[in-house]
Amino acid sequence: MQLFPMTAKGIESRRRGQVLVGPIDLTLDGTGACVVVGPNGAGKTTLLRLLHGTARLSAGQINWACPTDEARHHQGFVFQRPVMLRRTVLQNLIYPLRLRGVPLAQARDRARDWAARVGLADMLDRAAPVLSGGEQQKLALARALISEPKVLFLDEPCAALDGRATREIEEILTHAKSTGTRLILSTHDMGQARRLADQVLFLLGGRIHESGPAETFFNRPETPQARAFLRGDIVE
Ligand SMILES: Nc1ncnc2c1ncn2[C@@H]1O[C@H](COP(=O)(O)OP(=O)(O)OP(=O)(O)O)[C@@H](O)[C@H]1O
Repeated sequence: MQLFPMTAKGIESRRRGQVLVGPIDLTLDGTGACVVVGPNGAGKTTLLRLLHGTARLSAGQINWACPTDEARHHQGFVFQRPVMLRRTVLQNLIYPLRLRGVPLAQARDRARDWAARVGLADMLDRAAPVLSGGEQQKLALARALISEPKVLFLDEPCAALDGRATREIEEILTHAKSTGTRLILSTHDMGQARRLADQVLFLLGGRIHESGPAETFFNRPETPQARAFLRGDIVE
């Protein structure tokens, strides 16, 4: 199943007649990590939700290379604050596989394998809500990746985590990227953006202000606003 290229044309999100995001035109191919950056309120979360299909388009259209329902089936989303089932780590990992009809024994094996990959092998029987923030986020990532999505959206996945947990999450993401999962991720952490990004979308006021290869954006930003943002100045 081929999801990419994905093309967004004139997409907008409006509330009470006010444009929050857009109009945005965007084409994404199928490899690497696209990192969405920009100041608070620039529209990062809203853009991710529009692309993922969990926020309603007020205008425009999004076309995947396959029927939209099929594309949705191959997508995952990881939130800033993980949403856990109030069950064990193992049950949290088994759940998405069972929803997809994977037989229980096979689902258990894959769940154990993924728990080990993210360093939660010793916590399989622990209740997910009592895990630390970093452990919960690793579980959320494993739960998203266990279904082998072709594209994974992540909204500030490390915002509440310390350096070590962030590094562990980034290692998992780098590995997912290398095995062909397309990442579309928002972050406030410019260090993280530099470490992970292949492409950058710089949002300002709900629009794409600058976009392109990460190397170009970080080393030769084109606009004064992007230069100011990278310096850490306040940009509105
Ligand atoms: N449900 C909503 N109702 C009204 N306005 C909203 C709603 N959701 C978002 N907005 C507004 O849309 C704009 C974009 O918000 P969004 O959360 O997408 O930005 P962001 O770049 O993710 O911000 P942050 O970095 O602070 O998380 C903001 O001005 C926000 O106040």
